[in-house]
Amino acid sequence: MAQYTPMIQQYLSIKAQYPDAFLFFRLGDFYEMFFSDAEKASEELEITLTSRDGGKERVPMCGVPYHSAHTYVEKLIEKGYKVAICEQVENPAAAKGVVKREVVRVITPGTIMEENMLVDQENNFLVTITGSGSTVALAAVDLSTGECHVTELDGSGNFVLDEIASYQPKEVVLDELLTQEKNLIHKVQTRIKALQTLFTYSRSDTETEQELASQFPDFAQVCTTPLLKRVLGILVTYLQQTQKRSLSHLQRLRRYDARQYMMLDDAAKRNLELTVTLGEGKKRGSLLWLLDRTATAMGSRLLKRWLDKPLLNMEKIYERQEVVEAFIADFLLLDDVKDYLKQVYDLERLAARISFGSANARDLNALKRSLQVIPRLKEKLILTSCPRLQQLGEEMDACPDITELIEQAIVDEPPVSVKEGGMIREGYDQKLDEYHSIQKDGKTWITQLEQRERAATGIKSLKVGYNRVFGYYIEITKSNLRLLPEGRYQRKQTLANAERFVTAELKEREQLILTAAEKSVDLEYELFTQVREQVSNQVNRIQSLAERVAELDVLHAFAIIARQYQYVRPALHSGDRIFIEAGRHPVVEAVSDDETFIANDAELDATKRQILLITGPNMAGKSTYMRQVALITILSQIGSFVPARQAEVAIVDRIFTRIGAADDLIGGRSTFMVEMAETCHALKEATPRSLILLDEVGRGTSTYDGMALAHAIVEYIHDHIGCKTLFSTHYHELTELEDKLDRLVNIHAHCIERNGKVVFLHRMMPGGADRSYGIHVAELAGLPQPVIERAKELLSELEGRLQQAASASPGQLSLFDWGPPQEKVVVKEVGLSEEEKQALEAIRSWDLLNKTPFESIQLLFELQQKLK
Ligand SMILES: Nc1ncnc2c1ncn2[C@@H]1O[C@H](COP(=O)(O)OP(=O)(O)OP(=O)(O)O)[C@@H](O)[C@H]1O
Repeated sequence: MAQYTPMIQQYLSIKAQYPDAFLFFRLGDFYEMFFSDAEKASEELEITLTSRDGGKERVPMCGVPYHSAHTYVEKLIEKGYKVAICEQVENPAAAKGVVKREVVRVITPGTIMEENMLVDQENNFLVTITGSGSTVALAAVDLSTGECHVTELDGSGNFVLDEIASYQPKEVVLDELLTQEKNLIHKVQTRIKALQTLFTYSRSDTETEQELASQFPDFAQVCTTPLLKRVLGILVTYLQQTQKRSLSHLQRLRRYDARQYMMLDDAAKRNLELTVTLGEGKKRGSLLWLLDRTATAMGSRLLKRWLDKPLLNMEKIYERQEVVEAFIADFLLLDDVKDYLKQVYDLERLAARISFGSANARDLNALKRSLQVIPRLKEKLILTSCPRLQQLGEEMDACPDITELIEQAIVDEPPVSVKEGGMIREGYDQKLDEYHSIQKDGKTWITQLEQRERAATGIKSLKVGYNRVFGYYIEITKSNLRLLPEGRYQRKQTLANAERFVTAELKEREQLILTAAEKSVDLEYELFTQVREQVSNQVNRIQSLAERVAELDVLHAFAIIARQYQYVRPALHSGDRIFIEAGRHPVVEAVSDDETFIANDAELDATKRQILLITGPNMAGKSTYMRQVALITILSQIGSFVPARQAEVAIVDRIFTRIGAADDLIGGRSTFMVEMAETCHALKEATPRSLILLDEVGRGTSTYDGMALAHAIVEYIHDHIGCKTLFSTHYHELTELEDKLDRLVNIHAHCIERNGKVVFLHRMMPGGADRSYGIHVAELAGLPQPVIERAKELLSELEGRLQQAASASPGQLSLFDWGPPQEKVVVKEVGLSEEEKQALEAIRSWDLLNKTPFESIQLLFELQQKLK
């Protein structure tokens, strides 16, 4: 039976090792793909699918040229695929007929290093997870910066998902052992939108420990549990298998203890628009966008991480505030530091490229220029009176040895390519200088030769030139050919108007010059890689300098914002009171052109003002107010100053939100389902030290369901959780709750009516709002007049009916006397379909006594969906 050709057999055996990657199989000047890879690639990359003779049969094939392969790889990576690059590793062994090939690197979305594939200054995290029972360990790495974190988390609830999501990973690697944790795997697969790989990890504990100890100096102190070791082992093994090159810049290992940070789940980050806006998902308009006045790339990345993880530790927050205050107090210091920071390049990415061996001479110069700034920056910081600034200054290592080495070795303006010479400074290496002088002398000799030949022949237009094919030549125009002496000139090339010649003397000199040029290029490359290697051995010093610069940069940015918008230093404490005097929403304030933002106070505590029930018409500023309280809390806990006249902030451990109508179109959940899921999450996970924002919960369903839900939720938070809560509602009837619940206080967004039109004052006042101005807002929004008129008619009709009902049966109107009917509900089972009977069974099996009202309604809703 016919077999595949040896080349196709080789392809198949390599492909079998990389089943989940596109195999780019190098054949001459092309990377070829075969079989299903070829079919899929031709679709994804819109390239022609052909076939080739594979021996046994014709096999589908498509290819991309070697020189433009990177653009195709980029496209595939962007779409979330992996690409295995398979190269020829030896010269063709003609006798055997098969060239040896092997995979030299697997490029995956989470492990890319190439500048052009990375999104600007953003982190490019790869996350690995493992776990057993209720504990899950997570390791995250950004290979382009060498940043590596590990953490161990409570596997119940959504903590793990929130933690994974907080990295916005490009790729997630799941330990195969986790397949037993079906629920978790399912959640990760449905919620985390990143390439996911199940990984089989087979190293023994001892092997893992040895491997990791040699990779990370702090390994033993950081990874103290078997799960942490395993998760890091998986990470490093996966990187080794994909990169197949040095991971020497991966030395910084941090352990995150989730309990040290405020927990902000996905919904809270999204609803508060911390890093992107709700509507368009853009950075512009988010809190990050406002705060990001950082001057360096690593500062910008760190700011994002700080926003993701506000602190709980007051001392650390205090330390950051001290720095911000020192900057605000000293305008000159603020300015000087800004000037220095602006001159510092992305040290983290430079360090990574240097140790990966992909840095060029320009990168080394960028490093040198950054390091040259550090001594002056250090001096400034050490001279301040702020202890943390002094410490940062003292800890900054300007790496003078590295600066000196690069200064001595690399010229000021080297070329991009490292293979064409022109990088190494004169005086750095004697041999190289010799080659250069031969080349230089050669050039002088050529000029002299030109003059000599002109004199000897009397041809003034005679010139000596050079091209790659013939080397040096003497060019003489056709009209002057008759003046040439016999024999000495050897013809080389004929042009339209001239002839080109060489002489024995010229050939001999050419040999000398070209050999020196070739040798000098090789030697330069060798010298350059030696310098790069030496710098690469010091990469951990560059990385720790980068960390300090990043911290300084973020705190400096906080000071810039605080000065620009007159923020104040909040007083943090471990009590339970949040008091904000004349607080503002940082982003809304910054984007309003006419400086008309109306400041509002906020006061919450555990004894009298635990829940603020906020009423008021649409557009009156309720959501803005709620968000501003949460944002001021977050700003306080990341160490920033806050937009207020004065602020006292109790440390908050978690923030939960339910704001706005965020339909989960992709996940296929309705507004109401999203609303319920987010509220449910808050009710389950909040502690007495949390802050909950609920904006018009119940809006997604019918009026009475919605109101009942809202009521039940407020009551539950009041009686069972006890955490500070801002609850906005358009059910004015809920204001009656103030009489029933001791720690609930009504406030309202004040509006006035002028000439039949509503005027929003955006001012929060005590007490409940007396009526909804919804119809007026609709009018403002441009609804047709007949619709508005009809709505007004209906409204007054409704109001009339309610009044009638109230007088007819006093005391029975309150909408809060809802609840389960006293008499048992008898369900007629006759005539029910099989499905309906099953549903009834399901309802009977629910343990409703141990569920929150909200969970019960969610169950009903799910059941209703199933029955549809
Ligand atoms: N304190 C304020 N000062 C100035 N403008 C404000 C203030 N608060 C809110 N606004 C502006 O008023 C508009 C409506 O605000 P917001 O969305 O908070 O109202 P809302 O009461 O929550 O409305 P809805 O019930 O329709 O969601 C926004 O465009 C916002 O920019």
